[in-house]
Amino acid sequence: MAAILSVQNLSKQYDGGFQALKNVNLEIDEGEILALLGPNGAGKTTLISIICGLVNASSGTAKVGGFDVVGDFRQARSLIGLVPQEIALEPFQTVIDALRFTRGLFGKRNDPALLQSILEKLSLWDKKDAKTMELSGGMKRRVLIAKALCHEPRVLFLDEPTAGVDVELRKEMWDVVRQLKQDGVTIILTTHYIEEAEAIADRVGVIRGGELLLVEEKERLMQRMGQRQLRVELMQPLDAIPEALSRYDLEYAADSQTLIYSYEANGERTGIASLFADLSKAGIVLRDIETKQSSLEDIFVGLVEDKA
Ligand SMILES: Nc1ncnc2c1ncn2[C@@H]1O[C@H](COP(=O)(O)OP(=O)(O)OP(=O)(O)O)[C@@H](O)[C@H]1O
Repeated sequence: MAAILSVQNLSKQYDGGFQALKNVNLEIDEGEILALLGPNGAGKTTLISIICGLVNASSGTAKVGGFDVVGDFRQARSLIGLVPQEIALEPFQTVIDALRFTRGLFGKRNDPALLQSILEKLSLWDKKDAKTMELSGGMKRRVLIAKALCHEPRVLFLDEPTAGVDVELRKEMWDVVRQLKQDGVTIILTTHYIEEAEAIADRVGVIRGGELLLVEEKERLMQRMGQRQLRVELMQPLDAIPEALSRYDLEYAADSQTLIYSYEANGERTGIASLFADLSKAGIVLRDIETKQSSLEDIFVGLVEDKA
């Protein structure tokens, strides 16, 4: 599949001297959903802002659909929809006027049928004549998405689309994003919510201190870095982990009388069988067992801490 977005050796030093991006390289295929994860101040918004032409890079290039975001700004920008972090709408403007106006800004002719289909997709058609100030927070966010789509972009940036949004609304937003992907839109979203990346992303990029630490398919990342945990609840509390079990590097959670054994999820030998045999030899009686796959959150926290 062809790359719709290509970022090469991109760096940004702000005027005060702060280095917000360090030599970022990134290729995004048409039709995929990439989630950019990173702590506050990691450089996510800076990266998006450079691609959208709102901030100048100090060095490096970014191309959208083959157009350079500086040299061919108009062509590149016309392929991009941007949903900003902050809700910024004209309070007295109606929803449909907001869309018509935005489409006009991109030099596109009014297209009532297209605007209707966008509003229908976002469940906003019945609100088309409402003033934006009359809408709920969730509806306002959907208007921002509608506005970003009304010049028919091929790449959509969503900067923290669900920040401060309740769980139900967040899931509704995920459905919208999935639907957009089905329509062929490439989506890059930034998020602090790891479960958001887990739920909807095809690939995950982790950014920290201006560096893109990795970009990888979500499934592969979880498989490659994922660990499983075996949690063994004991009948009797332990004073200490017996010497005979020292090779397993077990943790002991005294409050729940649980021994915790971590192993490679995709390793050939997990060591579980010999652990059970050695537990039995040591006279330790089990009450219950449970296994748990590490989540994207565990992986992310591990990655960000490793590089700290
Ligand atoms: N105009 C600016 N001038 C100087 N420094 C800036 C400017 N804009 C951003 N920064 C700094 O660059 C760093 C990266 O900011 P950026 O907004 O890109 O991070 P982010 O990953 O989007 O963070 P958040 O998750 O909090 O939105 C931060 O330390 C920020 O203070």
